Amino acid sequence: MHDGSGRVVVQNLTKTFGQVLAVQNLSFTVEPGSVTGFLGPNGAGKTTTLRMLLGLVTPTAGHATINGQPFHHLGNPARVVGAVLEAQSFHPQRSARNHLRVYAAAIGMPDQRVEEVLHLVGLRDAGQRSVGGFSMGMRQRLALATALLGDPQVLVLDEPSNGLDPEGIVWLRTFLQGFARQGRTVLVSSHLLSEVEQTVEQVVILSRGQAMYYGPLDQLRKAQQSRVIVRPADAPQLTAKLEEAGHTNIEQLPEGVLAVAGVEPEQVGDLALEAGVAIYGMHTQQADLEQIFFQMTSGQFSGAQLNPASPQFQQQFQQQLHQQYQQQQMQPQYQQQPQQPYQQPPSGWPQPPAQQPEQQQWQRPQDGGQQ
Ligand SMILES: Nc1ncnc2c1ncn2[C@@H]1O[C@H](COP(=O)(O)OP(=O)(O)OP(=O)(O)O)[C@@H](O)[C@H]1O
Repeated sequence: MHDGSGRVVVQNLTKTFGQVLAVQNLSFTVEPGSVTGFLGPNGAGKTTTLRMLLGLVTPTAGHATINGQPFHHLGNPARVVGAVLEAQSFHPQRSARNHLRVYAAAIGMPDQRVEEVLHLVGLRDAGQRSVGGFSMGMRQRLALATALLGDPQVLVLDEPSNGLDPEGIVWLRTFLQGFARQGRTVLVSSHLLSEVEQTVEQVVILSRGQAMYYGPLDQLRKAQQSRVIVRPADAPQLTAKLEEAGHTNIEQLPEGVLAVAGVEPEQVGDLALEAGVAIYGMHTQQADLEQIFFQMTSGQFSGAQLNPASPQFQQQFQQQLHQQYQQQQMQPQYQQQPQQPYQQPPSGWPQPPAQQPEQQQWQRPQDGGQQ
């Protein structure tokens, strides 16, 4: 029997499809009581991992358990875990209520539970309507209602925000947080951190089948950092003045530009004035959470799991900022008027990595894919 803990454990999970290494030695634990985001760009291996967790795909190596048991050993799994993996197909002529009644009967739940879940997902008034006329968002709600029929302890949702309007997204967020606050477990995948940023407390960030980060979202937030980019008339003189004032985290950028970390722009301005050094331009360069996410999932860290507080992460992060600055310098828009004081370089951070060629070509088989 399962241990009733509500814990989801993924241990050394690996899945290959022919030559494609979809998931590589992946390990993480999802605890009850909070919403965990399972994040990664398209093709990172999220769906494959969730399908292995739910017993739909056989792992090449490793294992995944819910309540201490593999999915197949859960007894009546719908009473333990509710899952929505992709936009589900519903019989178009059947009403939402009848659809739910069929599933409720299959897992031994009374019709009363159907009314409860219709209410929970906000579909009570639409219960009599044929599903064929449902919007994408209503179908998502119905899929969620189906997953909730067994009053499960664990919810696993693959990209549940797809098709939801902004109001639906806020509703889903409130629902999932409330569900987790009851001491239940929620694992929700997304390829956009911004989409789930306000919903999740823990994150597992996946890139090319490997965990890049696994822990509290707050810890990632703390890794946000800014630095002052300044273009002085005399870089060595300003550097000396800054160092004298204890600001030693200074990087020399091309064309006499300095990047100074751990300092406010006002301090740089005051010190420049004291040193008698003219300033031709200054701005603050800041990384937000989404940029950190893009950086982690761009594949450049060759799969190492990095702690944002670690020196390697910080070092690579600084390199990224440096490269970004150089790219900005090369944009004609900025080069045309480089001497104007306080001109902001064009904003624009590294964009999400382009899809890998094999991901663009590959179409998920409807049925009978290589498993
Ligand atoms: N049945 C399959 N047969 C062959 N390759 C597969 C199969 N399922 C997944 N893959 C490959 O495994 C890799 C991971 O795919 P997966 O669908 O798990 O990623 P994902 O993170 O869920 O992406 P998305 O956000 O696009 O759904 C991809 O390279 C994909 O092409």
